[in-house]
Amino acid sequence: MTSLKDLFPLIEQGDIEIKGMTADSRRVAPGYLFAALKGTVSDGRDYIPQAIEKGAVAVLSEGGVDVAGAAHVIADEPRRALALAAKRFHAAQPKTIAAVTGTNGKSSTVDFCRQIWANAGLSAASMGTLGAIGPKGKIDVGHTTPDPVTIHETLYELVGQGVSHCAMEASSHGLEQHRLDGVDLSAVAFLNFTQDHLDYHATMEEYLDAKLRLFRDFGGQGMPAIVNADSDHRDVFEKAATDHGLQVVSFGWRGEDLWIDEIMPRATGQVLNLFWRDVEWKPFELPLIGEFQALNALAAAAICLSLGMEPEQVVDGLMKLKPVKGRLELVGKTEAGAGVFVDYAHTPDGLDVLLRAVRPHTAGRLKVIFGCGGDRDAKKRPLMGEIAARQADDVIVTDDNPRSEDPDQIRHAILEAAPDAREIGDRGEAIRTVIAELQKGDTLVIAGKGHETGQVIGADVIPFSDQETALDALKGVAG
Ligand SMILES: CC(=O)N[C@H]1[C@@H](OP(=O)(O)OP(=O)(O)OC[C@H]2O[C@@H](n3ccc(=O)[nH]c3=O)[C@H](O)[C@@H]2O)O[C@H](CO)[C@@H](O)[C@@H]1O[C@H](C)C(=O)N[C@@H](C)C(=O)N[C@H](CCC(=O)O)C(=O)O
Ligand SMILES: Nc1ncnc2c1ncn2[C@@H]1O[C@H](COP(=O)(O)OP(=O)(O)OP(=O)(O)O)[C@@H](O)[C@H]1O
Ligand SMILES: N[C@H](CCC[C@H](N)C(=O)O)C(=O)O
Ligand SMILES: [Mg+2]
Repeated sequence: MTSLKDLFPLIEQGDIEIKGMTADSRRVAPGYLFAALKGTVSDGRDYIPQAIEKGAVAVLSEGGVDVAGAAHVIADEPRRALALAAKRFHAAQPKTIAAVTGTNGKSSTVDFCRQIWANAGLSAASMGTLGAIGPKGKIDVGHTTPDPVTIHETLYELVGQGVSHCAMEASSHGLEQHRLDGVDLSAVAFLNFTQDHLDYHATMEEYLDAKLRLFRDFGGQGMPAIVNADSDHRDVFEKAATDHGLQVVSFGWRGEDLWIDEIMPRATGQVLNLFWRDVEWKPFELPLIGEFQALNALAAAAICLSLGMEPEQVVDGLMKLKPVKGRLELVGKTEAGAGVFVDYAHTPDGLDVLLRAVRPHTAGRLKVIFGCGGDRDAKKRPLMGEIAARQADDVIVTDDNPRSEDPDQIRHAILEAAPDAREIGDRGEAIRTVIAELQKGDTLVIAGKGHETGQVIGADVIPFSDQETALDALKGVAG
């Protein structure tokens, strides 16, 4: 049995059994602790009566409210207190956990870590946008960095599956909202910092500050802090690491630990010539195209190496990496050989590196279909339009999860910066139209939805997959 006092050791009385916990009154069950948190839309304290009616026996809040009919724990930082309570409630975590932050490349990097560990015979998992993937398959977690109760429930379950190594994504929302505060980390990693999420963070400085929390607030003395040495923000992350006693491990073209001497692109991969701490590795082929994918693979390699894996095992894992769902995924080719890729680029930098990665593999015209999500950073829309217009030969602006916004307005914000682009709002129609037009040597990139299986319009989620739509269209073209 877990008592309230087990969860909050500093309280004086708390001999009440706690059967579960949640920050959502709608999910309260009898015997639960309800965390009443102030949010961006509403104030959880308004839902205390409903939570108690549904059987909550204890409430956690920042105070300022009367609670009748349940114990009341008041904390200065209730989100952090909830994370620590969730950790104590689901009291097991994989021994080795690495957390990865950055605007782009987190899902890919944590997936590559899992693959490298598993290839070396370790029981490994990854957690993030693609769910928690462990030895027994996928557990849905809802968010890139889920709420702390889900995090600890999931880590506990992974331990039950025998997982010893886990790599997880640390989103800026997750860091800011203390979702990760109960996780015992063995390594932290920073990939890159470019524009996104200005709907949530007031300024780029605040966005950066949220990401820096990973290097400021989680470290133990000497913990490896993996840094992309090619990022413009290398210095600020390295300073945060050294200020807090972490040991910087840098990678990339300018890396001081794992550095790239040369990358030689091939048709379906790239040959890497790397050094790890002054020792040159035999060149080997990474079976993925695009320099950004090589950098994510290097980040994963640096994480595994700094946690003690032998270079031979890391190279073996890199040589066998499988593509990550919806990340530069080659869905198929037309009869004439024009390739169709699905990718998750949904930021200006993501779209830029994506189009630059595909260009050398395109003898003809490079075509891109993309849109921007509603209720998300509106400032990135014209930036993405401008990048697409500059990097692609044919731009088709379509819808990508308009959510509560008017899809026409989202498209027009993109089109203002891409005046020659075509506008085809219906995403399925856009994909079918462009696939039917593909000529020998062309490449089509469908960006922004990656692994997603729905189009969010208003409050509805309409089943939709870029991959399935493209495959159907390719069949039509071939037939
Ligand atoms: C902006 C944001 O991050 N919001 C998250 C946050 O909500 P919030 O605290 O602001 O919630 P709120 O709606 O104001 O409500 C306040 C509190 O009242 C509670 N409530 C509300 C209604 C009710 O009837 N009863 C009740 O108890 C809510 O559960 C909440 O605890 O905490 C909630 C519970 O953990 C999350 O579900 C919610 O995610 C929303 C749905 C979301 O879309 N988040 C996205 C943007 C997000 O987190 N993305 C990041 C980054 C993605 C990336 O990698 O790019 C991620 O890590 O996934
Ligand atoms: N290292 C990188 N630098 C720039 N862009 C990248 C990099 N890695 C991936 N991308 C782009 O970002 C897209 C998303 O990649 P991934 O899902 O790995 O990132 P993420 O950080 O997990 O994204 P999210 O914030 O949605 O969780 C890719 O499909 C690609 O277009
Ligand atoms: N994790 C990102 C995913 C964006 C993907 C894109 N399809 C969209 O809906 O904007 C976000 O929530 O900002
Ligand atoms: Mg992700």
